[in-house]
Amino acid sequence: MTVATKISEVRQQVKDWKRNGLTVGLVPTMGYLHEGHASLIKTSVEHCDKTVVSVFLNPTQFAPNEDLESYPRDFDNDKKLCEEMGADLVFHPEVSEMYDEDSSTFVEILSDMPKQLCGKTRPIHFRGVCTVVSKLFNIVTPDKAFFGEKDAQQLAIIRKMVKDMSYGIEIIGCPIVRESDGLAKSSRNTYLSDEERKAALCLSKAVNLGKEIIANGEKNAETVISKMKELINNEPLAKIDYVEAVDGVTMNPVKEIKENTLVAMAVYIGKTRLIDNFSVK
Ligand SMILES: Nc1ncnc2c1ncn2[C@@H]1O[C@H](COP(=O)(O)OP(=O)(O)OP(=O)(O)O)[C@@H](O)[C@H]1O
Ligand SMILES: CC(C)(CO)[C@@H](O)C(=O)[O-]
Ligand code: BAL
Repeated sequence: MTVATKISEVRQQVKDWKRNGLTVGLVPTMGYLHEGHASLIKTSVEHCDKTVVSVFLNPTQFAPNEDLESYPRDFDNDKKLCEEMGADLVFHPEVSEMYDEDSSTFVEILSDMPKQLCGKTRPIHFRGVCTVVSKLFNIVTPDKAFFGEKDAQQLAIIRKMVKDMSYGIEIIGCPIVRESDGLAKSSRNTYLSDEERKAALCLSKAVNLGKEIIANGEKNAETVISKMKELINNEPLAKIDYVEAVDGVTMNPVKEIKENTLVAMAVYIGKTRLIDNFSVK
């Protein structure tokens, strides 16, 4: 496995692979890798001849009040996990390699899509995500790219960007990987104290409750959401950012639960903001 820090190294490697007719998969990450990331890498290794993992803590998707500075980092462990999962290349650039000082071009979806759900409290977030993912697509030119369903709005936005911008890249969504007690794996779980870690279970419990109510035939989105909110509000350390039912493609709010409805939430546990969701099958 090779570690590249320069865009030119990645381009040269990918050129060599493509000359030999090999397909390339890309797994974009912000590092501090866990089993959620491992499942994306494994899926890429299964689908593609060569797998590139990018480890880049992208500053343009963080607002000044967010956790860019404190975001956990452990590149030695990231390298180890990538190697174990069978990745071929890890791209770990400096910020200055990805963004020139005078860099001023952004990729932004102008519909309401990035303004819904997480966009309400993170208004510049998806502009930063689209910009960096677009750059990674231009650098790696993958055949397929792999994203987790945990970040469901991000996945929908990337699909839309790929369609709108005619990127010939197949986007593959990978299921949420959870801890044995149900908590969705996330690099930000490391911020939680023991007490908060227990409290954080209210997210996956709300997911399970929502699924159960819908399986029992409830079609009214407001009814489902209010029961999920009630469960979360029973946890003293939890503060709801949002719990919403939206169309799984457009991210617009829906009143009636149907196939492909996404039920998504963001909840603060103490100072840590966690997300979780499920899609209606
Ligand atoms: N538990 C998980 N299951 C499946 N995919 C995941 C999981 N956690 C992260 N991913 C995916 O891994 C990719 C990189 O995510 P990222 O590096 O932000 O990790 P994270 O653990 O989600 O971090 P954060 O704590 O910032 O949310 C994204 O496509 C994300 O959806
Ligand atoms: C896709 C991504 C790597 C872009 O920085 C990030 O938003 C993430 O980790 O989900
Ligand atoms: N996984 C989403 C990246 C972020 O929260 O910035």
